[in-house]
Amino acid sequence: MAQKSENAVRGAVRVEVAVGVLIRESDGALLLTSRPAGKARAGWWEFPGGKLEAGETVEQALRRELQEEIGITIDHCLPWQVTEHDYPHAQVRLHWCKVTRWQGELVMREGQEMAWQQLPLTVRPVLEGALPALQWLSDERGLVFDAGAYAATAVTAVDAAPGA
Ligand SMILES: Nc1nc2c([nH]c(=O)n2[C@H]2C[C@H](O)[C@@H](COP(=O)(O)OP(=O)(O)OP(=O)(O)O)O2)c(=O)[nH]1
Repeated sequence: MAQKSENAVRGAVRVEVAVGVLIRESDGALLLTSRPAGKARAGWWEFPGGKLEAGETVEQALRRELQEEIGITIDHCLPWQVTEHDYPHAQVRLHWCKVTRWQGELVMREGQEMAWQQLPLTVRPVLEGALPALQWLSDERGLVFDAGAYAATAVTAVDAAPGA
């Protein structure tokens, strides 16, 4: 509750975000992408997705974001979990969806990098807000999860970037 009132004082609005956990059918690999230049935490790794626009459902937003950012069209997403995370740049509510079927070839349209990854991931650092999903995926697969392995060694100035 303390956090809630502090946000209210600061006038912060929680940002609704649709996030897709793309799971490759052949081997269960997960798609991670790096955050493009110009966004807060540029270069950090995340699951693809983005903010809901007015009037959109989570599935609509995810379909639009994945078309815009990585060039694929999803058939369907399976709603999974909802989490919240507070960054210096934004307070987000993440609507997690699993996606196992899509059409089209992956094309990184915002200059991101992509990596199909098994657990534990080899890419890092990973956004703190994505760590719960890695925990659940590890639990599902009977693997040990170590959040500390994904941390940045230092906080960088991109935290202060606008428009996150
Ligand atoms: N896509 C994605 N966003 C995440 C994850 N974890 C996490 O904390 N976030 C946060 C980071 C950002 O504050 C927010 C997503 O906002 P964004 O700036 O990437 O959204 P967007 O693509 O719609 O950006 P824009 O149109 O405003 O440029 O959610 C994750 O795994 N994937």
